[in-house]
Amino acid sequence: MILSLSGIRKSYSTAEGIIEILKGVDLSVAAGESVALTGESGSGKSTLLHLAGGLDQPDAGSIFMNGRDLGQFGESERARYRRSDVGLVFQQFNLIPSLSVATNLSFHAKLADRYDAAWERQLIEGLGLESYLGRYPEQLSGGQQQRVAIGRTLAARPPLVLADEPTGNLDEATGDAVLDLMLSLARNAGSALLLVTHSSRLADRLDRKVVLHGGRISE
Ligand SMILES: Nc1ncnc2c1ncn2[C@@H]1O[C@H](COP(=O)(O)OP(=O)(O)OP(=O)(O)O)[C@@H](O)[C@H]1O
Repeated sequence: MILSLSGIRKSYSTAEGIIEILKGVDLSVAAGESVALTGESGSGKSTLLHLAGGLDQPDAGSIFMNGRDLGQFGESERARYRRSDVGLVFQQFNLIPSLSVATNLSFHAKLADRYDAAWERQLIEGLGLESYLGRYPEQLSGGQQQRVAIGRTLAARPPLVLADEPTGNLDEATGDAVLDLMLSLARNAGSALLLVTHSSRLADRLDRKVVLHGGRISE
């Protein structure tokens, strides 16, 4: 298994007191496998993705990535993990404003030493970004920025892609193209994909669908 979560618990303290969101989540994803994570709003899907991405830590339970225990990582290992093992496609695009679309696209791939010009070209075409390469992020619409952010993550061919509603701002055809590219990465580079979606149409295209309900995962 490339990603194994077991017994994950996570609570938040709010004005109303402590709320327990994850109550013992077990979930494993194999290399090359694509898994749809579904569940009602507020069930904790984004929380789970943040934990798997090393952006936050669980109150209890363990997260293993490629046999390594994230709980044992120090700050620099955690930063390296976020930079090269995992690709995050979240709602905040985090494009670098001072860099052109073309430079943003290749940035992570070069940083991770996994730049592949042919794959980048395929992403640019698949995401319809040919005419925007010389622009800067602020000169793009929300959906265009989202496509660049997706391209940048996939260009780096991370072993694990974590995507939170990656097609949220996109029209259906573009959303389908995004999923095609993610599935092609899974097939060709063996990347694992854990994707949060409310769309059963998208979920049906993945290998497996799991539901987060009552703080636990059911198949
Ligand atoms: N930092 C935080 N502090 C307090 N509560 C939080 C925090 N982050 C999330 N929550 C709460 O935890 C719960 C789970 O949130 P999360 O964003 O993980 O849900 P989700 O399943 O991704 O929802 P959606 O489908 O609406 O995006 C929600 O009730 C939310 O209000």
